[in-house]
Amino acid sequence: MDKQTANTDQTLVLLPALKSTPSTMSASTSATATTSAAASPVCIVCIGMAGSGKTTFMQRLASHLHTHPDPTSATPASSNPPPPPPYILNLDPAVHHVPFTANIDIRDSVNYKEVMKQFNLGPNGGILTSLNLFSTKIDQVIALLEKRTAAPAPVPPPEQSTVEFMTGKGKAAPPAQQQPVKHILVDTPGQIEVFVWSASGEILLSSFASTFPTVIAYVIDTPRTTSTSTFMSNMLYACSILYKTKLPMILVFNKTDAQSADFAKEWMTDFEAFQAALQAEEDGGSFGGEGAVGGSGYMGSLLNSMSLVLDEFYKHLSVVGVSAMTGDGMDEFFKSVEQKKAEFERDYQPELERRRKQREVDKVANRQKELDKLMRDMKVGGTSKKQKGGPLKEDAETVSDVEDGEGGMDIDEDSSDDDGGAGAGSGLETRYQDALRDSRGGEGGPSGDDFSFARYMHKANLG
Ligand SMILES: Nc1nc2c(ncn2[C@@H]2O[C@H](COP(=O)(O)OP(=O)(O)OP(=O)(O)O)[C@@H](O)[C@H]2O)c(=O)[nH]1
Repeated sequence: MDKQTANTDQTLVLLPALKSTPSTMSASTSATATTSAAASPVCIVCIGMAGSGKTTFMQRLASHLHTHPDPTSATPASSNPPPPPPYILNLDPAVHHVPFTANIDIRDSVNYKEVMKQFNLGPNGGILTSLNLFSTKIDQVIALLEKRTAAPAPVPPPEQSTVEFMTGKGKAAPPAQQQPVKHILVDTPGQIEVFVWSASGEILLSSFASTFPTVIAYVIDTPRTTSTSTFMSNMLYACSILYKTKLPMILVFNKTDAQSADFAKEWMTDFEAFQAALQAEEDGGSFGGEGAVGGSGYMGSLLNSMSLVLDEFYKHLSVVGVSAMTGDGMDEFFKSVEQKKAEFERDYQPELERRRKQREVDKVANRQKELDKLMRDMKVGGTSKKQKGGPLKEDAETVSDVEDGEGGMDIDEDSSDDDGGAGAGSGLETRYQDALRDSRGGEGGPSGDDFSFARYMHKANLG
């Protein structure tokens, strides 16, 4: 077995936090598409190389959202009503200290050190396996998120007691309602490839994206990206993440307090500026030894061509310069988030919706297949009459099971005899299918999940 993907005995390493949570996935994920696009919150997933400042940036995002009712405005909250707090997820199992309070922390569910010990893994394998284990609980996480992002049900005013009525005092104030979350912030491990290229990373990201508009914030260490070659490496990395995740992306040039991001913005919009910088570096021998004019040759021309190729890629990105340390550029970042959210709803949502509908169609087709199978088993859907000594005993047992459940249904062997096998069979099948259709549309019908033959027979007035 591949050591890195070992995820067998989960109970050994999963801590109780998520184990005790009831499994509510099937209901929650099916509700996914019903989330109103306009009122939907946005999920911001922070991805970046180790040390780029993701965690500090997350902390800054959280504090900005706590103090700004409109995060796209630089004006802080006047305190009443307070802005809805963000919901924070930490998906880095190896981080020692998280400087913010995470609502869901992978470390509460998976013991990274224990994973490494039990599966005899190194640090990256440990992170990967921890993510694998955590991804098995994503249904519960999404259910929690859906609960926290849903608009609260209206609370009826409390009834006045007789004493309160007589004395005219003591009417309890209605309980303060929790505001629905508008921003979900996700911190990821600095080992980008472990998150972006692993199956679990894909599961986690697609679960978020199929539930909420999801945006990638690719955090870049600006002071370490000032040379054309490191800049290009970073852009290619961002490009690969964009294609892998297929989600809208914001390039966040962090640490602008130490190095302005203007050079990067210029390189991305003005090809000639990048060429000039490249030429200057080549002339300085950056690519081919001390003072070597023209450098080693291929590096310069490769970078040159790459910048032309990436021109198209740059057009699809939002670029912002921020300082997670000072809070500079946060309003600009949230404006970009709103733009990317709109882009998600316009370009990505229809595709997700199409896939959801396809799943629904497949589900109905499967159900129909099951129904046909059932009818064949009962010999009511086919053209053949019951054969003595055939599978009748088996059929009878099936019917008897149904009867047990529904308090005595008389499966109409008589009518089958009266009407002729095929006619009776198709009649029964039609009624059965009608009932199935009714129940899908009707309020009182059983859900698709608790599909039960007995109920439908009962609904079709066969009992
Ligand atoms: N000057 C400056 N330093 C920053 C800024 N943001 C983060 N840092 C510093 O960069 C270093 C790394 O920051 P982290 O937030 O831990 O980076 P990270 O990407 O989460 O790192 P990993 O957890 O290893 O993936 C720390 O020393 C931070 O203080 C910033 O805006 N300006």
